[in-house]
Amino acid sequence: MSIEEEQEGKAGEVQLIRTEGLALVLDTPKGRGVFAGRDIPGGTILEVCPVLILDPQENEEHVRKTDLYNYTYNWPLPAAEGSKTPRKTQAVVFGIGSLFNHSQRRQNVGWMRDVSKGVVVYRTLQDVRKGDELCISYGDRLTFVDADAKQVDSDDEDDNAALARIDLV
Ligand SMILES: C[S@@+](CC[C@H](N)C(=O)[O-])C[C@H]1O[C@@H](n2cnc3c(N)ncnc32)[C@H](O)[C@@H]1O
Repeated sequence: MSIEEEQEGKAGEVQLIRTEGLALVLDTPKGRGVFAGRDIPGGTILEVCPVLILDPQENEEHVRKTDLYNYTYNWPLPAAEGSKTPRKTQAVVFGIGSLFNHSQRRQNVGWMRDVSKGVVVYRTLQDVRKGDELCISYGDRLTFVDADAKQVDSDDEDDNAALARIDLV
């Protein structure tokens, strides 16, 4: 049985998967972070995480004012009765889904919402080596200073990148 079939499960059920060999490192420059404790092939499901979908008003009035907001994901809601405009709220993701840090250039984990089942599925985008941090992308509107940014400036800029920047001026 393939992992997709396994994940389907019976009607009214979601199979919860967590791959082995993940570690939570407590003191990275980004706070805690999820690391690979073994080599993990690309395409591996790391975890299927159930979510708690927040009431939009509760989210705006309460959660947005707390640190929990830094852990929530955008979540689509169906249009209200009599309207065609889809709505949005935030969802709390249980499990390691809430602990992946952001990396724009070293993103090695992709995530997919399954709205009908109320889960997010995390999968490696490429082969990952033991000791690598597992990172997703939060997009480009960050609410914190990206700890990778300094490192990118100093060690990742090659001649081509420098030339590209000069062209843009
Ligand atoms: C979903 S939490 C990730 C887990 C978090 N590191 C922890 O210890 O609970 C998101 C928070 O992690 C931190 N973070 C994630 N990616 C980061 C990055 N690239 N640079 C700096 N801080 C980051 C920020 O404080 C952000 O608000």
